[in-house]
Amino acid sequence: MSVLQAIKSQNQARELEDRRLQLRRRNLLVLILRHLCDQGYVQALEKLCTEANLSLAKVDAADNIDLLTIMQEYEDFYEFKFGRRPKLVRSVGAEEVMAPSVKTVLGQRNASESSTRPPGKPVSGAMAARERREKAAAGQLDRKSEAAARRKAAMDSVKLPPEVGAQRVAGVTVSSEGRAAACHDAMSVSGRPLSSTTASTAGVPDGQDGAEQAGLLHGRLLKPLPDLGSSELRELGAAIMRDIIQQSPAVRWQDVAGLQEAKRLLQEAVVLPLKYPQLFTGILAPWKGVLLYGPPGTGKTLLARAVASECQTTFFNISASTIVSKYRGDSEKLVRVLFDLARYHEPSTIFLDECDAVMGARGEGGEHEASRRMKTELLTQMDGLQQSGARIFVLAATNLPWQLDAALLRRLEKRIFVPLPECTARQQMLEVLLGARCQPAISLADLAEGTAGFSGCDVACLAKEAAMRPLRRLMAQLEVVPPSSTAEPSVDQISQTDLQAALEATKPTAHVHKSKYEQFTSQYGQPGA
Ligand SMILES: Nc1ncnc2c1ncn2[C@@H]1O[C@H](COP(=O)(O)OP(=O)(O)OP(=O)(O)O)[C@@H](O)[C@H]1O
Repeated sequence: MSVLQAIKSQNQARELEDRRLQLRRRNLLVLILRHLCDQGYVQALEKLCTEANLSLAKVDAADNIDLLTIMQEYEDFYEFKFGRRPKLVRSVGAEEVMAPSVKTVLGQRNASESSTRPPGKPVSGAMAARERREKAAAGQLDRKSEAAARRKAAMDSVKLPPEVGAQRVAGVTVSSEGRAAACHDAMSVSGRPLSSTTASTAGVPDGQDGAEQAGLLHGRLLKPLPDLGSSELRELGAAIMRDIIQQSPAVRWQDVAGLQEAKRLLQEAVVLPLKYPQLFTGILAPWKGVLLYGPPGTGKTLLARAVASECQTTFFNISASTIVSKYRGDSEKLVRVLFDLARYHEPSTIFLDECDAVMGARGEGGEHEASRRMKTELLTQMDGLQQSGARIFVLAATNLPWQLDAALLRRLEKRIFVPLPECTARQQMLEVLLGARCQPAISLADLAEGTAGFSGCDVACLAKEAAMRPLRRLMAQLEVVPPSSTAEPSVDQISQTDLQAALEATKPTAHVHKSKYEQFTSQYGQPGA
């Protein structure tokens, strides 16, 4: 073969390879569009259509193909070949997030291009890919920058022309208009199948990456906002979606000092029925509503956060202000949408913090009609939970349980008193907060004994005050030290005098209403110490 012919056939091979690459990228985008549509991510779908200049009305995935099937087949193939499930995603450090890496790659590429490419000539995705392959072959790119460059190339490919044709291309075919439109219809709250994978149902791959993968699955993969009917309800739904805790709050049971009985009861009421549903049937059907009550700052919210971390349910963190202030006239609708969304995202936990603010006794003090309607709606919705098998659990918290509407109390079947911490719990908190900062000879047991009547929050304030004192001394020193001094500033350890002074400066805040709590507990409650 002549030299010219060789060059020509090399060129043709390269062009063919570039065309295949472009097609593969386009097909991938179409499969992503189809996936977004099937899963109901309407906003993302619209944005990607615009950005990639593609439309499912013109080109769609072939009937027998979708991303989930491809993933599954790849996993099966990988397992068959290598004897273990593939690792598909990894956690990403803060410094590695998408935006900066894209910027960096852009910067690097622009710099390298400017030396080899005529000014003003745009780079094609294929050229960039070729350059990358060449560099990678020459060992110039390490694994990370290659991954970052791949992400950048993916961004480049978004600009590809649609190249819509009537012919079938691998996995992608021209669609009927109806299929794209159908996805919108499929999204009613009641009608939509619960198809998206949730953190709690996704399997964790075996092998040494299992722990990392489990960590990645910790955040909950939320389904998109369903079609709630009107734009007004959609707005309310969007407001509630903002109150869903998506990342696990990472509070473990052992982070809550003391309160063994409260923890046991909550595990029994919420965590175990979700883990072992087959055991909690009939007379053992799980509680639908639990009330945590007790003095302020004793760890009720902390317990709720531990439940959220432990259960992996969709956790609606609803405070009184969410329901009342923003939507005064709409609170009743908001409550309905809240329970609709909880059903849609089940298993769900609805945490109503400061529930006395929204569920005080009805008809007292010239109550507004809208507030009455909202309370009635909440009660109706909770009744619905008792009757349905929906895996929705209402966790309410209050400092003033005696002010709650009697009908709500009845629906919150389990009422757990969260008392002031005992001496051992106070000591445990002090050890965690101050242990490493105190002089070695100091006994925190003595300090714990001196804090009788403190709530957990008071103990935290005391610890902060004690820790501040050495810092204040250091600040005072820094003010007088001349700038030329080479002495290394350091914070002293906390002394007994610091602890004593902090104790004197911190007053307990939670000792009020002691007799009322006792009375309420003897009438309705269950001690949770
Ligand atoms: N049992 C506990 N163990 C560890 N920390 C606690 C405990 N109780 C309270 N705290 C500390 O006090 C802070 C406030 O607690 P939390 O918000 O849970 O109290 P609360 O009972 O919900 O108060 P309120 O009724 O006023 O809303 C917590 O962030 C934590 O630092």
